[in-house]
Amino acid sequence: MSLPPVFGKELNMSQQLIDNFDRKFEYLRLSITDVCNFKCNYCLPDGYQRTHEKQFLSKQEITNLVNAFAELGAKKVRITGGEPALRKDFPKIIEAIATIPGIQKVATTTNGYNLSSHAQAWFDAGLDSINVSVDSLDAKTFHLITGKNIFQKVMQGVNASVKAGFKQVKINSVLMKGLNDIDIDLYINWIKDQPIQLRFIELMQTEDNGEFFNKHHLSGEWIKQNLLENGWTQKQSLSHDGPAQIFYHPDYLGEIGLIMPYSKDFCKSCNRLRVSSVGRLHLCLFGEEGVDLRDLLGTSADKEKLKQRIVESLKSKKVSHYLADGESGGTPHLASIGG
Ligand SMILES: Nc1nc2c(ncn2[C@@H]2O[C@H](COP(=O)(O)OP(=O)(O)OP(=O)(O)O)[C@@H](O)[C@H]2O)c(=O)[nH]1
Ligand SMILES: C[S@@+](CC[C@H](N)C(=O)[O-])C[C@H]1O[C@@H](n2cnc3c(N)ncnc32)[C@H](O)[C@@H]1O
Ligand code: SF4
Ligand code: SF4
Repeated sequence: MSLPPVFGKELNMSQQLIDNFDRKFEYLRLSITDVCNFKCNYCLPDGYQRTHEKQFLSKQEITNLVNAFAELGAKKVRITGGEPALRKDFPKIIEAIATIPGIQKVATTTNGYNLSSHAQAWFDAGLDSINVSVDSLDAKTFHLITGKNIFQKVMQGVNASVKAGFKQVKINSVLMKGLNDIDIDLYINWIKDQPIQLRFIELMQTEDNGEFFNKHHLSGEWIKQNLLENGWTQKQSLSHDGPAQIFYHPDYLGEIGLIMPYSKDFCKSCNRLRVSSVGRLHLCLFGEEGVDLRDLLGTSADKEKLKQRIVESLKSKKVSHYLADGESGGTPHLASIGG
């Protein structure tokens, strides 16, 4: 006996991305490769190590995956890596995701190595916003942190992105004691007349960077106090915004974001899920091996099964990452899962 249509509809309505703690997941972070051409000292200090041959998700698999997420209520997709721009079919992937019904925002996070020559093409392909990692505004320190002597080129990429027409260009800087902490004033002065959102990210401990973390971790709390004392005001965030607390100031064209994963209640507003470049669903940046989705990505005929597996998996999402207790839970570095 087939179910009456109205029953079927109600069943679909109940398929939403909500976990046991009433958190809603409208933001998908999708890694399309774990390969990277930089050697950031907090992430891949020895560069990318190819351990075995990997087949990254194809454009068709990505389309099937994002379609299922969109039907479950996802509105925003951030394409990450490794370095996502290393994939030759990156513009095609942007285009495929941008045309999926329900997806309102396609974003990416990049190290900016080829941004100066590609920003316009990505914008034209349907990319809405772009986050560029610039860990120092001093060329020498940039080289020291990333292993790449291309600070000027990355900054040309940032300018090209503003020119290309992106509504939002954000800069990520992982704040590190004794490395780039002296750049803070330089950064803040820079956004006085630049329409850029500058985000200071607290260094996170992963499986591989324990010693580095102990030496360089710096809390963002004192920057927050400093901003509030100097006329900056905190903004309200939207349901599919990232984890940054955003501040604005009447005298500055740019904004400042603080990402403080060690702050109290950081995970309370968790609104994102991750899928790795080989198709594993990760419920958290830290602490689990992921659920394999790949067997259901080859054909759109498996969409309902795929949605069911995602919704079922979400039931086991934990309330927090327990990062403050030193739990880095098997994540070797953030390039492995896309940050
Ligand atoms: N602990 C933790 N860190 C996160 C999470 N989401 C993003 N980050 C970190 O925040 C930093 C910036 O991430 P981005 O890739 O720029 O993304 P985002 O901050 O979500 O970006 P917007 O969507 O533009 O706000 C990176 O270091 C990420 O690893 C999260 O869910 N948990
Ligand atoms: C993993 S990278 C991937 C995208 C791209 N390769 C890039 O660097 O922008 C995404 C973001 O995670 C940040 N990140 C990487 N490792 C981190 C760590 N241990 N703590 C905090 N942020 C980290 C990077 O600075 C970057 O802004
Ligand atoms: S932070 Fe990004 S650019 Fe730097 S090594 Fe990791 S993946 Fe590569
Ligand atoms: S650490 Fe895990 S639970 Fe916390 S905000 Fe990030 S993904 Fe969500």
